[in-house]
Amino acid sequence: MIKIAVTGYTGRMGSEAVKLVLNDEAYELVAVLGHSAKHQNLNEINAYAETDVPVYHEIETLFAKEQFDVLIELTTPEVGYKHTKLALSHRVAPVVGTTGFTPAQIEELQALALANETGGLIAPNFAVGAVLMMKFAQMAAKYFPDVEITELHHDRKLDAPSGTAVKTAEMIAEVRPAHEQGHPDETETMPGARGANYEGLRIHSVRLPGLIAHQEVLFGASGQGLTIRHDSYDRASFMSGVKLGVDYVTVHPGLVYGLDNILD
Ligand SMILES: NC(=O)C1=CN([C@@H]2O[C@H](COP(=O)(O)OP(=O)(O)OC[C@H]3O[C@@H](n4cnc5c(N)ncnc54)[C@H](OP(=O)(O)O)[C@@H]3O)[C@@H](O)[C@H]2O)C=CC1
Ligand SMILES: O=C(O)C1=N[C@H](C(=O)O)C[C@H](O)C1
Repeated sequence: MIKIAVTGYTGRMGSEAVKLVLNDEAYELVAVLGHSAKHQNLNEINAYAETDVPVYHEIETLFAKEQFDVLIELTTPEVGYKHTKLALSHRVAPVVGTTGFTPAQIEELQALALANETGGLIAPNFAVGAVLMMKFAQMAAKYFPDVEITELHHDRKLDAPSGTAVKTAEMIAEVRPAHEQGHPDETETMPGARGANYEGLRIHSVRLPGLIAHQEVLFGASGQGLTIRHDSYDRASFMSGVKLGVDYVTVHPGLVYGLDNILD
């Protein structure tokens, strides 16, 4: 039995993660962490779940009072970083979906995991299809070095570009020599028109109500183009990746960045 705590349990992702844990016989939901005091028990958000799992509002109290193996972290960049650090220092393996960590923060957390001989996963996207999109994009970039990313999300999202877009750009940069794209003399007559610049690769962020999580990686070459697209229509699409992560971190020490590293 893997003992699990979930942060951000009232959120769009956290509430799905709670359902995953409650419905898996190999898992025990030990506690959840909320933010505002607006929700006092799990039954309010999971009416079907007759459970008396304790709700904490302070992460320090959660670690002081409960023993568990895995922390599923789904909050906001700043808070998520603090929670992940605390988990590792308590030798609890974090499975982090929260996006917006800086490369320096990820490196620091990886060093902490090694020092504490603890497992962990930071996965900017838990959807297996999104991981395939990233891998296919990396394969294509070897032959099509001119590429732009358009990520499209719901308008409640806090970070831009998305963690998925950043990870895709990082994976592409492993095979694509850094270079600026577009006309050398191009100018933006409106700031931001050409998007964010990652080693010359441009990333465009769309935020609209009605969207969930979508990304297109567009490649262009003389006389041809290639588009690789992934769509999450429902947050259930992320849960098989969360499960893979939980099962992985409990038996593998070291903090892994990217679900691609643990898929066959
Ligand atoms: N890796 C992946 O596959 C995916 C990752 N994400 C990422 O997951 C994160 C959460 O996304 P989403 O569920 O849509 O966001 P929501 O806004 O729906 O949920 C955020 C949760 O964090 C809680 N929270 C906010 N501030 C604090 C705080 N100071 N202390 C403790 N808890 C806090 C909120 O509590 P309250 O309701 O009380 O304010 C809420 O439960 C984001 O970083 C997002 O980018 C999202 C989808 C997929
Ligand atoms: O905030 C979201 O919704 C999502 N966030 C992740 C990201 O930033 O890439 C994963 C997915 O795209 C949904």
